[in-house]
Amino acid sequence: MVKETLDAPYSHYLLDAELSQKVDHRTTEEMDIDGFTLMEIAGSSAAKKILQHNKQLQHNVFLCGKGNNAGDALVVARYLLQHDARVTLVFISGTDDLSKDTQKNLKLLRAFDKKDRITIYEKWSGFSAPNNYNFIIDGMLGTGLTSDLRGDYAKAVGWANQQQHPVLAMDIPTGLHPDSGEKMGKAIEAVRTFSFGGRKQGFYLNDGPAVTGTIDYCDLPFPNAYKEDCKTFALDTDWVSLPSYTPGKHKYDSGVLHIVAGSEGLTGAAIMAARSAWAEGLGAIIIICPRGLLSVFEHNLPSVIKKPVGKKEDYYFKESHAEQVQDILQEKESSMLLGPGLGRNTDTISFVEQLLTTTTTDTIIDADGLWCLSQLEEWPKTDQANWILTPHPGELQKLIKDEIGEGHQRLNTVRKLCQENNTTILSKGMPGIIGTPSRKCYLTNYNTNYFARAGSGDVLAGKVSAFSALGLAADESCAAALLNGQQKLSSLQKDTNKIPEPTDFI
Ligand SMILES: NC(=O)C1=CN([C@@H]2O[C@H](COP(=O)(O)OP(=O)(O)OC[C@H]3O[C@@H](n4cnc5c(N)ncnc54)[C@H](O)[C@@H]3O)[C@@H](O)[C@H]2O)[C@@H](O)CC1
Ligand SMILES: Nc1ncnc2c1ncn2[C@@H]1O[C@H](COP(=O)(O)OP(=O)(O)O)[C@@H](O)[C@H]1O
Ligand SMILES: [K+]
Repeated sequence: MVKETLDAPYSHYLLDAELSQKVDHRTTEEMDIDGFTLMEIAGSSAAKKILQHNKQLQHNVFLCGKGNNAGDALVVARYLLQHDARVTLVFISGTDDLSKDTQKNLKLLRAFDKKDRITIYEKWSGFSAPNNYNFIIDGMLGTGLTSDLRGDYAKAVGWANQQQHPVLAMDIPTGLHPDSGEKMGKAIEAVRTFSFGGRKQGFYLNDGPAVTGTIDYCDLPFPNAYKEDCKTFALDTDWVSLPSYTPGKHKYDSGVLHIVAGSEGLTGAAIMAARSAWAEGLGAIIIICPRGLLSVFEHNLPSVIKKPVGKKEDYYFKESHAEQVQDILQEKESSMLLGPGLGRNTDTISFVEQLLTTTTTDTIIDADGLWCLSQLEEWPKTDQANWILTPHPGELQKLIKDEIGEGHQRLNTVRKLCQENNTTILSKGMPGIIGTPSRKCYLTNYNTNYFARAGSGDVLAGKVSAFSALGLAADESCAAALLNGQQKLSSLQKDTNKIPEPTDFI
């Protein structure tokens, strides 16, 4: 069994529509906390947060559907009304067919209004926006979305997205699919989303990051146990602890990494990866390379130990080198990074197959190592070796020998592949996805496109390998490596306008 150590707090569990509804249903049925109470808690906590940031609210426009999402918006409206703000409500499907709790909240809102501060539109046509207002509150659709937006819903979303006024979404931007993060025809572009009782998976996938804005998690009294079926989590520096440097007694007891890499003209990747790993304070890095490339590594990596294999005239790995490499690996307890710049010679594919068939060392496979793996009928993994694969979308596609879509489809592919092969996968892209053998997946929540420059994959592979060599479990090594980059990116963005370069992430 591959040891997994990541343990996300419940606030970072990502719910899909089914789990959201199940948790809600169980809470009302088994805990006897009724839907009206949940709505009050959801709406009041959103209202409190809105009021905290905006003392001078004069007038707000509430776009409401007919389900419970509209009820949340009406609770917010009541609290803002109590703070003397005017309220304009637009019911896209009228008010005849509102859900029970939403109907009750409309009645309550009217009863609270002693100064005629509410204007109500019973349909979209005829709505005319007030002259001055602060926010548009989106309470049209939440997790009950079942089809593409059409008619007046689509019109209202189109209107809201064209306004200068910021849109605050209740639970999820209307039109965003809670599971896939795809726009169902159209979606509200929110600056802020108040997420009730659980962040939604769709915030992190496909169009999600572009339309969700800042996510504001609002707790609801859902028993944590009801969320246990969740298998998808948001990665965040607020709960993943990044390893800090502690010096060892001896170079060989403070993390040893073997890097099996290089072929003629392709030595740069291994150099980047080695520098990246070295920066994390490893005791020793040992590059194993074809002997013909020794001088390149001697020249570029003075702190790294080199162990060349084969003959002077070997410029790429051959099957016959596998045994020698295996012997070197067995000298020290270590992790191995296999792949940077290996090239794609047929003989190198056989070398990779032979080496993986025999090794029990924890192995990170990147770049050409993944390409070689994709050429094999079966993955030659020994039971003892933990693998971490770090494919970009193209490499992932090669590995599964099939098309992968972005976002949600990639998430499902990674989950399945990890379980079937008892492997950890760091799938690069937007979002970055870590998949584990137990089917758990972790999604990044920052703009990974800043890393889309040649070389940052090598830096990332170096970090994953370094943390593995330092003794972190596979899932934690991947998380620490991704977030290490995120932290460097945010301090760079704070300090300068410099366009980030892969070397900045070392
Ligand atoms: N899950 C929970 O425990 C809680 C949920 N609350 C809120 O309730 C929401 C879910 O409420 P509902 O299940 O009533 O669902 P919604 O409020 O999302 O709306 C469902 C209604 O919209 C209609 N609809 C679906 N797709 C449509 C489309 N494309 N165009 C037009 N109409 C469409 C449905 O026929 C149904 O009548 C959550 O997102 C959240 O905002 C909160 O009140 C607090 C507690
Ligand atoms: N710290 C990071 N956080 C999130 N994603 C990252 C990070 N570092 C690298 N990446 C991902 O790795 C990709 C680059 O890897 P890759 O395409 O293999 O590049 P190369 O092999 O040229 O170095 C980026 O587009 C990004 O998706
Ligand atoms: K909404």
